Amino acid sequence: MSENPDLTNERASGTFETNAMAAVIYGSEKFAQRRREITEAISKIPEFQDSHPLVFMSREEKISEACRKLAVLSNYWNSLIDTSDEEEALHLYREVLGLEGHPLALHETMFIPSLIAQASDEQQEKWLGRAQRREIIGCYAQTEMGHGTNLRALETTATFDISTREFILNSPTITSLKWWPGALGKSANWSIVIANLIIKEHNYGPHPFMVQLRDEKSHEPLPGITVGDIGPKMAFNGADNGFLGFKNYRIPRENMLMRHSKVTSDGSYIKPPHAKIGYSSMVKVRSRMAMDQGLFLASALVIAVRYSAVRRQGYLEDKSREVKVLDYQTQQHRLFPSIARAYAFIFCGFETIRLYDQLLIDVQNGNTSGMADLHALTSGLKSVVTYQTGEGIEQARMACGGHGYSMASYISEIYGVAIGGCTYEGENMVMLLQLARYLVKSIEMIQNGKSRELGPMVAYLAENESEIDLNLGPNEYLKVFEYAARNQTWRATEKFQKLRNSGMSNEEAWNQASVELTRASRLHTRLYIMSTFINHVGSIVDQKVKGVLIDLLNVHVTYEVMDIGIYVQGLLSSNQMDLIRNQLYVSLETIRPNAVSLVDSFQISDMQLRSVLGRRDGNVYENLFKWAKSSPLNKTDVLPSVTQYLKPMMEKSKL
Ligand SMILES: CCCCCCCCCC/C=C\CCCCCC(=O)SCCNC(=O)CCNC(=O)[C@H](O)C(C)(C)COP(=O)(O)OP(=O)(O)OC[C@H]1O[C@@H](n2cnc3c(N)ncnc32)[C@H](O)[C@@H]1OP(=O)(O)O
Ligand SMILES: Cc1cc2nc3c(=O)[nH]c(=O)nc-3n(C[C@H](O)[C@H](O)[C@H](O)COP(=O)(O)OP(=O)(O)OC[C@H]3O[C@@H](n4cnc5c(N)ncnc54)[C@H](O)[C@@H]3O)c2cc1C
Repeated sequence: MSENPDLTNERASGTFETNAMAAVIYGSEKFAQRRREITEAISKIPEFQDSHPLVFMSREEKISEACRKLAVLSNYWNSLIDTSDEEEALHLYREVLGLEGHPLALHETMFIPSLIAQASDEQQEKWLGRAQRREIIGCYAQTEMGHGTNLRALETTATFDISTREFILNSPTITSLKWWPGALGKSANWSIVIANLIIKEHNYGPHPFMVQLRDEKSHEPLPGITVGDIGPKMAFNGADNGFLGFKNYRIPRENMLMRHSKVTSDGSYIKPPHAKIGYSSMVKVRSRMAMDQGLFLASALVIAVRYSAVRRQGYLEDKSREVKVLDYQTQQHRLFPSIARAYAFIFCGFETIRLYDQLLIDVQNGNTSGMADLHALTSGLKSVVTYQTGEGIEQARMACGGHGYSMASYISEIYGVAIGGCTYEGENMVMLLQLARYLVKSIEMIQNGKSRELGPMVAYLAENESEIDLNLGPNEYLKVFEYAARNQTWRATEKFQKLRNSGMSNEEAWNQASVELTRASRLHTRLYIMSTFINHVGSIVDQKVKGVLIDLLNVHVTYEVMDIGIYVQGLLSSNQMDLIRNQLYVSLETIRPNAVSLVDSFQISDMQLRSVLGRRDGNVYENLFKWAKSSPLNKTDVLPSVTQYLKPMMEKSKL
């Protein structure tokens, strides 16, 4: 069937090449090209197609479908991608497995990275190759039923038995059961388990251990292990998040991951070079989250923007033809700032992935000095991007009206998966407070006359306000944001200090200042996102692409400043606020002809989108009807439940 002419016209009005834009989004022409090649190759392999729409499947069917595809994938793996390229691998996973989770998701995202970062060379020799070849399937078991955030209160124990040189793992209480780890329930046969290291009754706190859970031949749980699935979730139902308990389960001493901390055979403990080095797998995932969330947001926007360009409802001036809903200013205001955020998140994502890779090298070389900075940055970023992504996806759903609420849009699934990120890898408020610790320390350095020692990301906290001339462009908006973040950080810190100086304990003063502190963290992070966006656009060579991204940046800076209006009242007059508001409306109009091309540029395939509304060809209505007819409820005209309950009820009522 040919493309919907409304979309053809939209594409014709674009002022740039979507391939050129994709090269900017994905960091290089080479990778953008590789993505297209992988997508093209996959589309030719029929076994990769869903056997029927995932949204009509039960959990058991979804998991089985994911396993089926993984088995097929293992036959093609080496021919489809450069297996040493993580981004290619991720693209392949996204295309084939989608976003609902699968048995290898945690194997790839946490199990292998933990082995790389935490296992000694000998341990890597033993397990890393096996994991990379997928001879074993691993997961990352840290969270317990009773504790996820406060890692110091985890209850699982690994007690060193000097006589046998083994660790004995135990789950002493119900609340100590590991609870949530992805792929733990039914798929993984090995796990990195985080347990308290106990030697001669001294608790050295949480450490990582490599633990076999199931027999490698029968896949039956090993004696001493209780393991299973935790049940259905809001989303991610293609994944078997699990529970795990230990009863006097023994593992060799060599199974404690000993790249950094060590236990010798006589039970001596060797400290790591940094107390939090064992948390690196979490930092790794957090450093990926801006990118992943940017892509979730992008997916919802591809659907909403394409659909808005084919959905006609109501009239503007021309009463002879209904208007595309994308032409309403309210629709543009609902969608375009989120397009800008999706671009900004992806740009930040590339930056934090690069920073993590560098940190990994530094730490392997004994330099841990960058850990605190990256922890602070990724803590704030994961919190802000997950929250704003959730907001943006929900707006995209509403922008699709009634059909947005149907699973045919697939937006609800994207939403459910994306907002999981507000919780996993550290609950958002908790992570904002981690960043706040860093910001408060920075203010204390300024107060102690050590401004020169501040890192580049917080140097603005020591600066004075300057005059703002909004006509000068994005960098002036950055100054507005700096003002807001600086003011809020100082205010929150001073509140905390005042409470503490009044005699309150440090903890209680912190608690009573914590809402204000989280606000400071959000503003600081949004400033970082904006400045990364500005720097990125500044470096683009293709002038057509650059021109459109400057337009998109204008949407971003004006929208973001309007959104934090309350924090800039002392800086901007009401006339200046009006000016910004009007600039935003003008920016929405400017970007309108490029809206479809901007979302096309994400190059997210129909196979991955799984959305009837977001189809690239825009043929929504006929496919919506086809999709509804394929609902299992429509297999028969009269359901057994009608025959069994409703008919007798109606007949009884007639009497
Ligand atoms: C390649 C192909 C891949 C294919 C896959 C594709 C599919 C992808 C789909 C994947 C989908 C989903 C994945 C889902 C994964 C989810 C996995 C998880 O959720 S794992 C569990 C995560 N859990 C957490 O994040 C727990 C959160 N809690 C914490 O991180 C910590 O407890 C805490 C930071 C809140 C506090 O730690 P605590 O030990 O109590 O700290 P203290 O108070 O003692 O000290 C604070 C001090 O330490 C510094 N700190 C803390 N963390 C770090 C760190 N990581 N690095 C450096 N420094 C750290 C902190 O800044 C403080 O410093 P001060 O100087 O004292 O201020
Ligand atoms: C989809 C998904 C996948 C997951 N995958 C894994 C996995 O593979 N492996 C794994 O180990 N775990 C996994 N988890 C668990 C996840 O990491 C934890 O749920 C998460 O870290 C939050 O911890 P919690 O559940 O203990 O929340 P809680 O800490 O109980 O949070 C409840 C509330 O208390 C607040 N709160 C808690 N502490 C503080 C504080 N100090 N200050 C202020 N407020 C506070 C929080 O902000 C929140 O509002 C997964 C979770 C989900 C949802």
